[in-house]
Amino acid sequence: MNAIKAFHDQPHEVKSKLYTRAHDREGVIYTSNFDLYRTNAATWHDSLAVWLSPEKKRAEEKEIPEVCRKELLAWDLRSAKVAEALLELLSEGLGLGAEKFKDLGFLVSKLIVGHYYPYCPQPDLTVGIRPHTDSGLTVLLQNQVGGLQVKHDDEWVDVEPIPGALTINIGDTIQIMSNDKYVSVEHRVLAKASKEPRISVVTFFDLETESDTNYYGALPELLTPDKPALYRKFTMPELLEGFYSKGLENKFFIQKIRL
Ligand SMILES: O=C(O)CCC(=O)C(=O)O
Ligand SMILES: [Fe+2]
Repeated sequence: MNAIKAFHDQPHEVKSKLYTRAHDREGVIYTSNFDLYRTNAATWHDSLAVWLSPEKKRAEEKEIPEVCRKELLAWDLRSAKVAEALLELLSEGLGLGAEKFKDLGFLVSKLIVGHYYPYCPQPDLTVGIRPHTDSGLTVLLQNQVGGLQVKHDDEWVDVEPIPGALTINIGDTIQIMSNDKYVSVEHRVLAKASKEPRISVVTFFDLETESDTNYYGALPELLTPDKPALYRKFTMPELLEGFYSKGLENKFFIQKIRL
């Protein structure tokens, strides 16, 4: 988190060289409000995003900003171990053996995002990040400032920062494949008038994102005449299309493909 903060603390001219809002995101990207012009309101954070997988999108080591290179690569290995263990447990939890989610490709895409939520003079007029659900499996680390909330029983609940603790988000694809056995978590980050910036380091593990012939859906092993599929099949480009056309929006995709 210190290394990510050090990146964001650099002068604008240094960071702006990496700035883009392009959709075909590869390598290293510095961005703010990737969905500006498509959502109703701008939100209050900047992000450094680094692709680590698949190989085609992976940032070359020398492209990763030096202020956080070593730390980011170390975090990649650590967070991937956590994700692998969790995917095994999630598979076993469905009675499908430990390898199922990994075999389906949940470790194929890997993106680390270092968010920076600066001091906000009027936090009641915006949010840090809009309510949304993630796509695959997310491993998240946050500093002490706070502001992350999850929706529980229709109420927003604070995810209190605990030093050294990781927050894990289940995303929409896991909800769909598990046919609602697992439920993706709606979350948001409030803007804060704290002088200290909020930092979070988020690793997104996901299915391949490019193929429009790979169809995913509720896993057949989980379906019975009493429990038919709750979702139609989908491709990842279809999921991402919604994400890029509408911006972050609550459970948008889940609702769209629900039968
Ligand atoms: O900064 C956070 O804690 C949450 C970030 C987030 O939800 C995301 O990047 O998808
Ligand atoms: Fe998220």
